[in-house]
Amino acid sequence: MEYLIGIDVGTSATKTVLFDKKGNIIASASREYPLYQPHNGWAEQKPEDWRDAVIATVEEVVKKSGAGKDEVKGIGISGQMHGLVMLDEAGNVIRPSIIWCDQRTGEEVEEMLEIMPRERWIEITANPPLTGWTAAKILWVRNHEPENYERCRHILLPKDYIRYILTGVFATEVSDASGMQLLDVPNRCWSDEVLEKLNIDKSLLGKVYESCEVTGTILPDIAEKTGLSTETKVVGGAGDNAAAAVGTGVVKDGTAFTTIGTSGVVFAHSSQVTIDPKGRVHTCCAAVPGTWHVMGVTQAAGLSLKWFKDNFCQDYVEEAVRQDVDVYDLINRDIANIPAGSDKLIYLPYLMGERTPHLDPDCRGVFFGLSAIHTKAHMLRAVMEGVSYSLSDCNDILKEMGIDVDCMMACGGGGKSPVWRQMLADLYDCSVNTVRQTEGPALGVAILAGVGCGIYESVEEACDELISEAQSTGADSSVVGKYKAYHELYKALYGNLKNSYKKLAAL
Ligand SMILES: Nc1ncnc2c1ncn2[C@@H]1O[C@H](COP(=O)(O)OP(=O)(O)O)[C@@H](O)[C@H]1O
Ligand SMILES: O=C(CO)[C@@H](O)[C@H](O)COP(=O)(O)O
Repeated sequence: MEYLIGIDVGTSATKTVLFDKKGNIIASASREYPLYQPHNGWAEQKPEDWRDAVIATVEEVVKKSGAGKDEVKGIGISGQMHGLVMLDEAGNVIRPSIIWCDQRTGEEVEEMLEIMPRERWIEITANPPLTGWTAAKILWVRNHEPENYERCRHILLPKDYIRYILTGVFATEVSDASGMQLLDVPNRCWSDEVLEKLNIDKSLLGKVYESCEVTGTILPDIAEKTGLSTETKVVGGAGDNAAAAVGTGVVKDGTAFTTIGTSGVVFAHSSQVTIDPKGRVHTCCAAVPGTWHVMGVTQAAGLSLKWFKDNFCQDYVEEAVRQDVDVYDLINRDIANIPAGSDKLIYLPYLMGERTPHLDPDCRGVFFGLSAIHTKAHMLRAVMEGVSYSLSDCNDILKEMGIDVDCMMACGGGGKSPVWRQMLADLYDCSVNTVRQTEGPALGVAILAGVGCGIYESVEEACDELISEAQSTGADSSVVGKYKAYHELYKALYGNLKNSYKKLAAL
Protein backbone atom coordinates (compact mmCIF):
# COMPACT_ATOMS: atom_id res chain seq x y z
CA MET A 1 0.00 0.00 0.00
CA GLU A 2 1.00 3.62 -0.50
CA TYR A 3 0.22 6.16 2.23
CA LEU A 4 0.57 9.92 2.62
CA ILE A 5 0.81 11.99 5.80
CA GLY A 6 -0.59 15.50 6.28
CA ILE A 7 0.59 17.56 9.28
CA ASP A 8 -1.22 20.75 10.30
CA VAL A 9 0.59 22.91 12.87
CA GLY A 10 -2.47 24.88 14.06
CA THR A 11 -2.65 27.48 16.81
CA SER A 12 -4.61 25.28 19.19
CA ALA A 13 -2.96 21.95 18.29
CA THR A 14 -0.98 19.96 15.75
CA LYS A 15 -3.17 17.51 13.86
CA THR A 16 -1.47 14.72 11.95
CA VAL A 17 -3.39 12.39 9.63
CA LEU A 18 -2.25 9.34 7.67
CA PHE A 19 -4.31 8.84 4.48
CA ASP A 20 -4.47 6.11 1.86
CA LYS A 21 -4.29 7.05 -1.83
CA LYS A 22 -8.08 7.44 -1.98
CA GLY A 23 -8.01 10.11 0.74
CA ASN A 24 -9.46 7.81 3.43
CA ILE A 25 -8.28 8.58 6.95
CA ILE A 26 -6.35 5.54 8.23
CA ALA A 27 -5.08 7.08 11.48
CA SER A 28 -5.02 10.50 13.10
CA ALA A 29 -3.54 12.10 16.22
CA SER A 30 -3.37 15.55 17.76
CA ARG A 31 -1.50 17.35 20.55
CA GLU A 32 -2.47 20.71 22.06
CA TYR A 33 -0.06 23.38 23.29
CA PRO A 34 -0.36 26.75 25.03
CA LEU A 35 -0.64 30.24 23.58
CA TYR A 36 1.31 32.80 25.64
CA GLN A 37 0.06 36.41 25.90
CA PRO A 38 2.74 38.28 27.90
CA HIS A 39 1.03 41.66 27.23
CA ASN A 40 -2.33 42.89 25.91
CA GLY A 41 -2.23 42.28 22.12
CA TRP A 42 0.89 40.06 22.16
CA ALA A 43 0.78 36.37 21.17
CA GLU A 44 3.64 33.86 21.26
CA GLN A 45 4.14 30.10 21.05
CA LYS A 46 7.18 27.89 21.57
CA PRO A 47 8.49 26.28 18.36
CA GLU A 48 9.78 23.43 20.56
CA ASP A 49 6.12 22.67 21.48
CA TRP A 50 5.25 22.39 17.76
CA ARG A 51 8.29 20.14 17.24
CA ASP A 52 7.37 17.81 20.10
CA ALA A 53 3.72 17.67 18.96
CA VAL A 54 4.73 16.82 15.38
CA ILE A 55 7.15 14.07 16.35
CA ALA A 56 4.69 12.53 18.82
CA THR A 57 1.73 12.62 16.41
CA VAL A 58 3.69 11.27 13.44
CA GLU A 59 4.96 8.41 15.59
CA GLU A 60 1.38 7.78 16.79
CA VAL A 61 -0.24 7.66 13.33
CA VAL A 62 2.48 5.42 11.91
CA LYS A 63 2.09 3.03 14.85
CA LYS A 64 -1.75 3.09 14.85
CA SER A 65 -1.98 2.53 11.08
CA GLY A 66 0.45 -0.37 11.03
CA ALA A 67 1.97 1.17 7.87
CA GLY A 68 5.38 -0.25 6.96
CA LYS A 69 8.08 2.44 6.86
CA ASP A 70 8.51 2.15 3.08
CA GLU A 71 4.77 2.53 2.53
CA VAL A 72 4.63 6.16 3.68
CA LYS A 73 5.64 7.82 0.44
CA GLY A 74 5.26 11.48 1.20
CA ILE A 75 4.56 14.10 3.85
CA GLY A 76 3.02 17.53 3.46
CA ILE A 77 3.24 20.17 6.18
CA SER A 78 0.69 22.91 6.71
CA GLY A 79 0.74 25.51 9.46
CA GLN A 80 -0.43 28.75 10.96
CA MET A 81 0.90 31.57 8.76
CA HIS A 82 3.05 34.67 9.48
CA GLY A 83 4.76 33.44 12.70
CA LEU A 84 8.42 34.43 13.11
CA VAL A 85 10.85 31.64 14.05
CA MET A 86 14.49 32.72 14.48
CA LEU A 87 17.30 30.16 14.69
CA ASP A 88 20.97 30.65 15.55
CA GLU A 89 24.01 29.21 13.75
CA ALA A 90 23.50 25.80 15.39
CA GLY A 91 19.79 25.68 14.49
CA ASN A 92 18.59 26.48 18.04
CA VAL A 93 15.47 28.58 18.61
CA ILE A 94 16.51 32.09 19.73
CA ARG A 95 13.21 33.34 21.22
CA PRO A 96 9.54 32.25 21.29
CA SER A 97 7.75 32.66 17.98
CA ILE A 98 5.76 35.90 17.59
CA ILE A 99 2.65 34.44 15.96
CA TRP A 100 0.06 35.60 13.41
CA CYS A 101 -2.39 37.31 15.81
CA ASP A 102 0.27 39.34 17.67
CA GLN A 103 -0.36 43.08 17.33
CA ARG A 104 2.79 44.67 18.83
CA THR A 105 4.21 46.01 15.56
CA GLY A 106 2.17 49.20 14.93
CA GLU A 107 5.34 51.34 14.93
CA GLU A 108 7.21 48.94 12.63
CA VAL A 109 4.35 49.13 10.11
CA GLU A 110 4.72 52.94 10.20
CA GLU A 111 8.47 52.46 9.65
CA MET A 112 7.76 50.24 6.61
CA LEU A 113 5.46 52.90 5.16
CA GLU A 114 8.19 55.54 5.61
CA ILE A 115 10.69 53.30 3.80
CA MET A 116 8.43 52.64 0.80
CA PRO A 117 5.02 54.02 -0.29
CA ARG A 118 1.94 51.88 0.38
CA GLU A 119 1.22 51.57 -3.35
CA ARG A 120 4.68 50.06 -4.02
CA TRP A 121 4.22 47.57 -1.15
CA ILE A 122 0.95 46.49 -2.76
CA GLU A 123 2.55 46.28 -6.23
CA ILE A 124 5.31 43.95 -5.03
CA THR A 125 3.88 42.00 -2.09
CA ALA A 126 0.20 42.31 -3.18
CA ASN A 127 -0.65 43.62 0.31
CA PRO A 128 -0.08 46.78 2.39
CA PRO A 129 2.23 46.48 5.42
CA LEU A 130 0.35 44.56 8.12
CA THR A 131 1.00 44.28 11.86
CA GLY A 132 0.57 40.49 12.05
CA TRP A 133 2.81 39.68 9.08
CA THR A 134 6.37 38.50 9.41
CA ALA A 135 8.37 41.45 8.05
CA ALA A 136 7.07 43.84 10.72
CA LYS A 137 7.98 41.26 13.39
CA ILE A 138 11.54 40.96 12.07
CA LEU A 139 11.87 44.75 12.37
CA TRP A 140 10.39 44.62 15.90
CA VAL A 141 13.05 42.12 17.03
CA ARG A 142 15.78 44.21 15.38
CA ASN A 143 14.46 47.38 17.11
CA HIS A 144 13.76 45.89 20.56
CA GLU A 145 16.04 42.86 20.91
CA PRO A 146 19.13 43.70 18.83
CA GLU A 147 21.14 40.95 20.56
CA ASN A 148 18.63 38.34 19.33
CA TYR A 149 18.68 39.79 15.80
CA GLU A 150 22.49 39.66 15.82
CA ARG A 151 22.46 35.94 16.66
CA CYS A 152 19.84 35.10 14.02
CA ARG A 153 21.06 33.03 11.04
CA HIS A 154 17.76 31.57 9.80
CA ILE A 155 14.27 33.06 9.60
CA LEU A 156 11.51 30.48 9.18
CA LEU A 157 7.71 30.23 9.27
CA PRO A 158 6.16 27.78 11.76
CA LYS A 159 5.67 24.86 9.36
CA ASP A 160 9.08 25.52 7.77
CA TYR A 161 10.70 25.11 11.18
CA ILE A 162 9.05 21.67 11.22
CA ARG A 163 10.51 20.98 7.76
CA TYR A 164 13.94 21.82 9.19
CA ILE A 165 13.35 19.42 12.10
CA LEU A 166 12.19 16.60 9.80
CA THR A 167 14.65 17.05 6.92
CA GLY A 168 17.41 19.44 8.01
CA VAL A 169 16.51 21.68 5.04
CA PHE A 170 15.93 25.45 5.35
CA ALA A 171 13.17 26.19 2.82
CA THR A 172 9.68 27.54 2.35
CA GLU A 173 7.05 27.57 -0.39
CA VAL A 174 5.10 30.30 -2.16
CA SER A 175 1.75 30.24 -0.31
CA ASP A 176 3.15 30.72 3.20
CA ALA A 177 6.01 32.95 2.04
CA SER A 178 3.35 35.33 0.61
CA GLY A 179 2.38 36.11 4.22
CA MET A 180 5.89 37.29 5.14
CA GLN A 181 5.62 40.50 3.11
CA LEU A 182 9.07 39.78 1.63
CA LEU A 183 7.84 37.88 -1.44
CA ASP A 184 7.23 39.28 -4.90
CA VAL A 185 3.77 37.68 -5.00
CA PRO A 186 2.98 38.10 -8.73
CA ASN A 187 6.39 36.57 -9.65
CA ARG A 188 6.51 33.98 -6.82
CA CYS A 189 10.11 34.73 -5.65
CA TRP A 190 11.84 36.78 -2.89
CA SER A 191 11.76 40.50 -3.66
CA ASP A 192 15.30 41.89 -3.79
CA GLU A 193 13.84 45.40 -3.69
CA VAL A 194 11.93 44.79 -0.45
CA LEU A 195 14.87 42.97 1.19
CA GLU A 196 17.22 45.79 0.26
CA LYS A 197 14.83 48.50 1.52
CA LEU A 198 14.35 46.68 4.84
CA ASN A 199 18.05 45.80 5.02
CA ILE A 200 17.31 42.10 5.57
CA ASP A 201 19.99 39.70 4.34
CA LYS A 202 18.52 37.22 1.82
CA SER A 203 20.77 34.46 3.21
CA LEU A 204 18.56 34.45 6.33
CA LEU A 205 15.67 33.11 4.23
CA GLY A 206 15.35 29.63 2.78
CA LYS A 207 14.83 28.66 -0.85
CA VAL A 208 11.25 29.20 -2.09
CA TYR A 209 9.56 26.17 -3.70
CA GLU A 210 6.16 25.62 -5.26
CA SER A 211 3.86 23.81 -2.83
CA CYS A 212 4.03 20.33 -4.38
CA GLU A 213 7.77 20.29 -5.09
CA VAL A 214 9.91 17.87 -3.07
CA THR A 215 12.09 19.82 -0.61
CA GLY A 216 13.89 16.96 1.18
CA THR A 217 13.68 13.55 2.85
CA ILE A 218 13.45 12.43 6.47
CA LEU A 219 16.61 12.66 8.62
CA PRO A 220 17.87 9.31 10.00
CA ASP A 221 17.23 10.14 13.70
CA ILE A 222 13.67 11.33 12.96
CA ALA A 223 13.04 8.22 10.84
CA GLU A 224 14.14 6.08 13.76
CA LYS A 225 11.96 7.97 16.30
CA THR A 226 8.81 7.99 14.17
CA GLY A 227 8.90 4.73 12.19
CA LEU A 228 9.31 6.55 8.86
CA SER A 229 11.89 5.81 6.18
CA THR A 230 14.76 8.10 5.19
CA GLU A 231 13.28 7.83 1.66
CA THR A 232 9.98 9.47 2.70
CA LYS A 233 9.70 12.73 0.76
CA VAL A 234 8.64 16.06 2.30
CA VAL A 235 7.05 18.49 -0.16
CA GLY A 236 6.73 22.27 0.11
CA GLY A 237 3.29 22.04 1.73
CA ALA A 238 1.30 25.24 2.30
CA GLY A 239 0.10 27.88 4.73
CA ASP A 240 -2.94 26.48 6.54
CA ASN A 241 -5.44 28.40 4.43
CA ALA A 242 -3.92 27.48 1.06
CA ALA A 243 -3.78 23.90 2.37
CA ALA A 244 -7.42 23.96 3.50
CA ALA A 245 -8.34 25.17 0.00
CA VAL A 246 -6.86 22.01 -1.53
CA GLY A 247 -8.47 19.87 1.19
CA THR A 248 -11.92 21.29 0.44
CA GLY A 249 -11.52 21.27 -3.35
CA VAL A 250 -11.26 25.07 -3.65
CA VAL A 251 -8.76 24.97 -6.54
CA LYS A 252 -10.73 26.56 -9.42
CA ASP A 253 -12.14 30.03 -10.11
CA GLY A 254 -15.63 30.46 -8.63
CA THR A 255 -14.90 28.29 -5.58
CA ALA A 256 -14.48 29.51 -1.99
CA PHE A 257 -14.44 28.37 1.62
CA THR A 258 -14.83 29.75 5.12
CA THR A 259 -12.74 28.27 7.90
CA ILE A 260 -13.36 28.83 11.58
CA GLY A 261 -10.16 27.79 13.34
CA THR A 262 -8.53 30.00 15.95
CA SER A 263 -8.76 32.66 13.25
CA GLY A 264 -11.58 32.85 10.70
CA VAL A 265 -10.94 33.11 6.99
CA VAL A 266 -13.07 33.61 3.89
CA PHE A 267 -10.94 32.41 0.98
CA ALA A 268 -11.53 32.48 -2.80
CA HIS A 269 -9.35 30.87 -5.47
CA SER A 270 -8.16 33.06 -8.34
CA SER A 271 -6.26 32.23 -11.54
CA GLN A 272 -5.16 35.91 -11.65
CA VAL A 273 -3.41 38.18 -9.14
CA THR A 274 -6.53 39.97 -7.82
CA ILE A 275 -5.84 42.79 -5.36
CA ASP A 276 -8.16 44.87 -3.17
CA PRO A 277 -6.76 48.41 -3.69
CA LYS A 278 -7.91 49.28 -0.15
CA GLY A 279 -5.83 46.40 1.25
CA ARG A 280 -8.72 45.04 3.38
CA VAL A 281 -8.28 41.44 2.18
CA HIS A 282 -5.01 39.60 1.45
CA THR A 283 -3.75 38.32 -1.90
CA CYS A 284 -1.31 35.39 -1.75
CA CYS A 285 0.07 32.64 -3.99
CA ALA A 286 -2.13 29.54 -3.89
CA ALA A 287 -0.80 25.99 -3.51
CA VAL A 288 -1.89 25.19 -7.07
CA PRO A 289 1.10 26.20 -9.24
CA GLY A 290 0.56 29.43 -11.17
CA THR A 291 -2.54 30.52 -9.24
CA TRP A 292 -3.38 32.88 -6.37
CA HIS A 293 -6.05 33.44 -3.76
CA VAL A 294 -7.79 36.28 -1.97
CA MET A 295 -8.75 36.01 1.71
CA GLY A 296 -10.35 38.11 4.39
CA VAL A 297 -9.34 37.35 7.98
CA THR A 298 -11.17 37.57 11.32
CA GLN A 299 -8.47 37.60 13.98
CA ALA A 300 -10.41 36.00 16.85
CA ALA A 301 -12.96 33.52 15.44
CA GLY A 302 -12.67 30.17 17.26
CA LEU A 303 -10.40 32.08 19.62
CA SER A 304 -13.43 34.12 20.80
CA LEU A 305 -15.48 31.01 21.54
CA LYS A 306 -12.55 29.27 23.23
CA TRP A 307 -11.84 32.40 25.31
CA PHE A 308 -15.46 32.55 26.48
CA LYS A 309 -15.57 28.81 27.16
CA ASP A 310 -12.24 28.78 29.07
CA ASN A 311 -13.08 31.79 31.24
CA PHE A 312 -16.82 31.55 31.88
CA CYS A 313 -18.02 28.00 31.11
CA GLN A 314 -16.55 25.76 33.78
CA ASP A 315 -20.07 24.32 34.22
CA TYR A 316 -20.11 23.22 30.56
CA VAL A 317 -16.63 21.78 30.86
CA GLU A 318 -17.59 19.71 33.93
CA GLU A 319 -20.84 18.54 32.32
CA ALA A 320 -18.91 17.46 29.21
CA VAL A 321 -16.55 15.39 31.36
CA ARG A 322 -19.54 13.79 33.20
CA GLN A 323 -21.27 12.92 29.92
CA ASP A 324 -18.00 12.07 28.13
CA VAL A 325 -18.88 14.37 25.21
CA ASP A 326 -17.18 17.31 23.48
CA VAL A 327 -17.84 20.55 25.38
CA TYR A 328 -18.57 22.32 22.08
CA ASP A 329 -21.40 19.85 21.41
CA LEU A 330 -23.09 20.99 24.64
CA ILE A 331 -22.59 24.62 23.68
CA ASN A 332 -24.04 24.01 20.19
CA ARG A 333 -27.03 22.22 21.76
CA ASP A 334 -27.86 25.17 24.04
CA ILE A 335 -27.38 28.01 21.60
CA ALA A 336 -29.69 26.31 19.09
CA ASN A 337 -32.54 27.28 21.44
CA ILE A 338 -31.68 31.01 21.41
CA PRO A 339 -33.27 33.06 18.59
CA ALA A 340 -31.22 34.57 15.75
CA GLY A 341 -29.87 37.91 16.99
CA SER A 342 -29.54 36.57 20.57
CA ASP A 343 -32.45 38.74 21.74
CA LYS A 344 -30.69 41.99 20.77
CA LEU A 345 -27.18 41.12 21.91
CA ILE A 346 -24.23 41.85 19.61
CA TYR A 347 -20.61 40.79 20.16
CA LEU A 348 -17.66 42.47 18.42
CA PRO A 349 -14.93 39.78 18.15
CA TYR A 350 -11.94 42.14 18.27
CA LEU A 351 -10.06 40.41 21.12
CA MET A 352 -6.79 40.53 19.13
CA GLY A 353 -7.51 43.70 17.10
CA GLU A 354 -8.99 43.12 13.67
CA ARG A 355 -7.75 42.62 10.14
CA THR A 356 -10.60 42.57 7.62
CA PRO A 357 -12.07 45.11 7.11
CA HIS A 358 -10.54 47.49 9.68
CA LEU A 359 -6.79 46.70 9.78
CA ASP A 360 -6.83 48.01 13.34
CA PRO A 361 -4.48 46.53 15.97
CA ASP A 362 -6.07 48.65 18.73
CA CYS A 363 -9.74 47.65 18.62
CA ARG A 364 -10.98 45.20 21.26
CA GLY A 365 -14.00 42.99 22.04
CA VAL A 366 -17.42 44.31 23.08
CA PHE A 367 -20.80 42.89 24.16
CA PHE A 368 -23.36 45.48 23.05
CA GLY A 369 -26.97 45.47 24.27
CA LEU A 370 -26.61 43.38 27.45
CA SER A 371 -29.88 43.18 29.35
CA ALA A 372 -31.04 41.37 32.46
CA ILE A 373 -32.88 38.85 30.27
CA HIS A 374 -29.62 37.55 28.81
CA THR A 375 -28.19 34.21 29.93
CA LYS A 376 -24.85 32.55 29.35
CA ALA A 377 -26.37 30.76 26.34
CA HIS A 378 -27.31 34.16 24.85
CA MET A 379 -23.71 35.31 25.28
CA LEU A 380 -22.36 32.13 23.67
CA ARG A 381 -24.70 32.54 20.70
CA ALA A 382 -23.79 36.24 20.44
CA VAL A 383 -20.08 35.28 20.32
CA MET A 384 -20.69 32.90 17.41
CA GLU A 385 -22.91 35.45 15.67
CA GLY A 386 -20.34 38.24 16.15
CA VAL A 387 -17.69 36.06 14.50
CA SER A 388 -20.17 35.34 11.70
CA TYR A 389 -20.83 39.08 11.19
CA SER A 390 -17.09 39.60 10.87
CA LEU A 391 -16.79 36.73 8.35
CA SER A 392 -19.70 38.27 6.49
CA ASP A 393 -17.69 41.54 6.31
CA CYS A 394 -14.96 39.49 4.58
CA ASN A 395 -17.43 37.90 2.16
CA ASP A 396 -18.95 41.31 1.31
CA ILE A 397 -15.53 42.64 0.27
CA LEU A 398 -14.93 39.60 -1.96
CA LYS A 399 -18.33 40.27 -3.56
CA GLU A 400 -17.39 43.94 -4.02
CA MET A 401 -14.27 42.68 -5.88
CA GLY A 402 -16.49 40.67 -8.22
CA ILE A 403 -15.90 37.31 -6.46
CA ASP A 404 -19.38 35.91 -5.92
CA VAL A 405 -20.00 32.22 -5.27
CA ASP A 406 -23.19 30.12 -5.14
CA CYS A 407 -21.84 27.86 -2.48
CA MET A 408 -19.30 28.23 0.30
CA MET A 409 -17.36 25.27 1.65
CA ALA A 410 -16.88 25.22 5.45
CA CYS A 411 -14.02 23.77 7.49
CA GLY A 412 -11.98 24.21 10.68
CA GLY A 413 -13.11 23.32 14.21
CA GLY A 414 -16.01 25.80 14.11
CA GLY A 415 -17.04 24.53 10.67
CA LYS A 416 -18.06 21.27 12.38
CA SER A 417 -20.90 23.10 14.15
CA PRO A 418 -24.25 22.85 12.29
CA VAL A 419 -25.54 26.00 14.07
CA TRP A 420 -22.48 28.01 13.09
CA ARG A 421 -22.80 26.84 9.46
CA GLN A 422 -26.50 27.88 9.54
CA MET A 423 -25.50 31.38 10.74
CA LEU A 424 -23.01 31.66 7.87
CA ALA A 425 -25.57 30.44 5.32
CA ASP A 426 -28.13 32.99 6.60
CA LEU A 427 -25.64 35.86 6.56
CA TYR A 428 -24.03 35.00 3.22
CA ASP A 429 -27.47 34.07 1.82
CA CYS A 430 -26.00 31.05 0.05
CA SER A 431 -25.53 27.38 0.89
CA VAL A 432 -22.63 26.37 3.13
CA ASN A 433 -21.29 22.87 2.47
CA THR A 434 -18.88 20.47 4.10
CA VAL A 435 -16.72 17.76 2.57
CA ARG A 436 -16.57 14.11 3.62
CA GLN A 437 -13.06 14.49 5.06
CA THR A 438 -13.10 17.05 7.88
CA GLU A 439 -9.32 17.50 8.16
CA GLY A 440 -9.05 20.21 5.46
CA PRO A 441 -5.43 21.43 5.81
CA ALA A 442 -4.01 17.96 6.59
CA LEU A 443 -5.76 16.43 3.59
CA GLY A 444 -4.71 19.39 1.44
CA VAL A 445 -1.01 18.93 2.14
CA ALA A 446 -1.27 15.14 1.86
CA ILE A 447 -2.62 15.73 -1.68
CA LEU A 448 0.30 18.07 -2.39
CA ALA A 449 2.65 15.32 -1.16
CA GLY A 450 0.90 12.83 -3.46
CA VAL A 451 1.46 15.14 -6.44
CA GLY A 452 5.11 15.61 -5.46
CA CYS A 453 5.63 11.85 -5.21
CA GLY A 454 3.98 11.18 -8.57
CA ILE A 455 0.92 9.43 -7.06
CA TYR A 456 -1.46 12.03 -8.52
CA GLU A 457 -1.14 13.84 -11.87
CA SER A 458 -2.06 17.29 -10.56
CA VAL A 459 -3.67 19.01 -7.57
CA GLU A 460 -6.88 19.65 -9.52
CA GLU A 461 -7.20 16.02 -10.69
CA ALA A 462 -6.57 14.68 -7.20
CA CYS A 463 -9.23 17.02 -5.76
CA ASP A 464 -11.76 15.90 -8.42
CA GLU A 465 -11.07 12.29 -7.57
CA LEU A 466 -10.82 12.42 -3.76
CA ILE A 467 -13.05 15.19 -2.47
CA SER A 468 -16.78 14.77 -2.18
CA GLU A 469 -19.40 16.91 -0.49
CA ALA A 470 -21.00 15.64 2.70
CA GLN A 471 -23.63 18.10 3.92
CA SER A 472 -25.27 21.22 2.55
CA THR A 473 -26.87 23.93 4.71
CA GLY A 474 -29.16 26.34 2.87
CA ALA A 475 -30.04 29.90 3.97
CA ASP A 476 -33.23 30.13 6.05
CA SER A 477 -35.22 32.87 4.28
CA SER A 478 -37.14 33.65 7.49
CA VAL A 479 -33.97 35.00 9.21
CA VAL A 480 -31.92 36.38 6.30
CA GLY A 481 -33.56 39.85 6.62
CA LYS A 482 -33.23 39.86 10.40
CA TYR A 483 -29.51 39.02 10.23
CA LYS A 484 -28.99 41.75 7.60
CA ALA A 485 -30.35 44.34 10.05
CA TYR A 486 -28.17 43.01 12.89
CA HIS A 487 -25.12 43.02 10.59
CA GLU A 488 -25.76 46.68 9.66
CA LEU A 489 -25.85 47.66 13.34
CA TYR A 490 -22.73 45.53 14.01
CA LYS A 491 -20.89 47.44 11.27
CA ALA A 492 -21.93 50.83 12.67
CA LEU A 493 -20.61 49.95 16.14
CA TYR A 494 -16.96 49.86 15.03
CA GLY A 495 -17.26 53.37 13.52
CA ASN A 496 -18.79 54.64 16.76
CA LEU A 497 -15.99 53.18 18.86
CA LYS A 498 -12.96 53.79 16.65
CA ASN A 499 -11.69 56.87 18.50
CA SER A 500 -12.38 55.34 21.89
CA TYR A 501 -10.27 52.31 20.92
CA LYS A 502 -7.33 54.66 20.19
CA LYS A 503 -7.80 56.33 23.59
CA LEU A 504 -7.97 52.93 25.32
CA ALA A 505 -4.74 51.82 23.64
CA ALA A 506 -3.02 55.02 24.77
CA LEU A 507 -4.01 54.64 28.47
N1 LIG B 1 -17.95 21.39 17.62
C1 LIG B 1 -17.57 22.67 17.58
N2 LIG B 1 -18.49 23.66 17.50
C2 LIG B 1 -18.12 24.96 17.48
N3 LIG B 1 -16.85 25.36 17.52
C3 LIG B 1 -15.90 24.44 17.60
C4 LIG B 1 -16.19 23.04 17.63
N4 LIG B 1 -15.03 22.37 17.72
C5 LIG B 1 -14.04 23.31 17.72
N5 LIG B 1 -14.57 24.54 17.65
C6 LIG B 1 -13.84 25.84 17.58
O1 LIG B 1 -12.76 25.64 16.69
C7 LIG B 1 -11.53 26.09 17.29
C8 LIG B 1 -10.40 25.16 16.87
O2 LIG B 1 -10.39 25.04 15.48
P1 LIG B 1 -9.14 24.42 14.71
O3 LIG B 1 -9.50 24.43 13.26
O4 LIG B 1 -8.80 23.11 15.32
O5 LIG B 1 -8.06 25.52 15.08
P2 LIG B 1 -6.51 25.73 14.78
O6 LIG B 1 -6.26 25.23 13.37
O7 LIG B 1 -6.34 27.19 14.92
O8 LIG B 1 -5.71 24.97 15.79
C9 LIG B 1 -11.77 26.03 18.78
O9 LIG B 1 -11.01 27.03 19.43
C10 LIG B 1 -13.27 26.29 18.91
O10 LIG B 1 -13.52 27.66 19.06
O1 LIG C 1 -3.16 34.67 9.99
C1 LIG C 1 -3.85 33.87 9.39
C2 LIG C 1 -4.09 34.00 7.94
O2 LIG C 1 -3.62 35.20 7.40
C3 LIG C 1 -4.42 32.72 10.15
O3 LIG C 1 -5.37 32.02 9.41
C4 LIG C 1 -3.31 31.83 10.63
O4 LIG C 1 -2.81 31.11 9.54
C5 LIG C 1 -3.76 30.95 11.79
O5 LIG C 1 -4.58 29.92 11.47
P1 LIG C 1 -5.41 28.97 12.46
O6 LIG C 1 -4.50 28.49 13.53
O7 LIG C 1 -6.55 29.77 12.95
O8 LIG C 1 -5.86 27.86 11.56
